[in-house]
Amino acid sequence: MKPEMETELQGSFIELRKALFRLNVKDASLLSTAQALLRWHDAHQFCSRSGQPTKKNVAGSKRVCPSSKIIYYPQMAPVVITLVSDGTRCLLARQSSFPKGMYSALAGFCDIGETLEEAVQREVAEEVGLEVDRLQYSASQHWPFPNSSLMIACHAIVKPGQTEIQVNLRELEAAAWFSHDEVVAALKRDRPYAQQQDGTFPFWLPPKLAIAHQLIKEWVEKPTCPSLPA
Ligand SMILES: NC(=O)c1ccc[n+]([C@@H]2O[C@H](COP(=O)([O-])OP(=O)(O)OC[C@H]3O[C@@H](n4cnc5c(N)ncnc54)[C@H](O)[C@@H]3O)[C@@H](O)[C@H]2O)c1
Repeated sequence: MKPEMETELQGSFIELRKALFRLNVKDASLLSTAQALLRWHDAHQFCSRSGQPTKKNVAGSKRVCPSSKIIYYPQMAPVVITLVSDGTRCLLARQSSFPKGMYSALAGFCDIGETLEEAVQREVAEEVGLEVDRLQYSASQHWPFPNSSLMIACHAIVKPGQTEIQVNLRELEAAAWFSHDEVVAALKRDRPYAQQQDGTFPFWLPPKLAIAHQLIKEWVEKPTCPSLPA
C-alpha cells in the first residue's frame, strides 16, 4: 500500500470521502476496501452470543470467539443501482443529502429473500412509482459508504406508457427525465460545484469513481440499449 494511502486510512469518514475523490479509481478502490475492513474489525470486537472479546486472525479476514467458537466474516450489503430509461430519456434523482445540483441513478438496499430483479422493480416502484422490465446487468462495485455495500448496477426500461414520475418525497428530493443532450452536457462539466450567477447550481453527475457515473456513461453511448431484447 502507498504511504499516502496509509495516512488517509487514519482519517475520519468525511476525510475518507474526500480522499477517495482525489485518487484514481484503482487506488480509491484499494483504500475503500482497507477502510471498510478496519471499520468492520472495530465494530466486531465482541461475540454477539457470548459477549466475550473476539480475536482477529493473522490475515485479518475473520474474527473468532474463543468461547462460543463462532467465526465472524466481513460482510457486504447488496445494493441495486438502476438507470431507468424510456428509450430516449433517462431518469435521474437526488436526495437532499446529495451535493447541490447532483443527480444520480436510483439505488436501494436489497431486502432479505429478494432476487436482484425483484429488488430493482421494488426500488423503482417505491421511489418514483414506475414499473420497469427488460433489465440488463452492467457491473458491480464495492462502496464503503456508510458501510460496505456491493453495488450491483443495471439498466432498465419502463413499461410502455409508464413515464409519469411520482416522486416519493420520504426518499428523494427530486426526480426527473433527462434528455441525451442534457446528460452529455452534464458529463462534460468540470467544475460542478460552482454556483451560478442566479444562485442555483448546475445539473451535474456523480464522479468517475462512482458506478453511477459508469451506468450513465454507458447510457449516453447507447441510449436506446440495443442489446436489450425488444
Ligand atoms: N457508488 C454509487 O454510484 C452509488 C450511487 C448511489 C448510492 N450509492 C450507495 O447505495 C446505498 C443505498 O443507496 P440509498 O440511496 O438507498 O441509501 P440511503 O443511505 O438513503 O439508505 C436508505 C435506507 O436504507 C436503510 N439501510 C441502511 N443500511 C442498510 C442495510 N445494510 N440493509 C438494509 N437497509 C439499510 C436505512 O434505513 C436507510 O435510511 C448507499 O450506501 C449509497 O451510498 C452508491
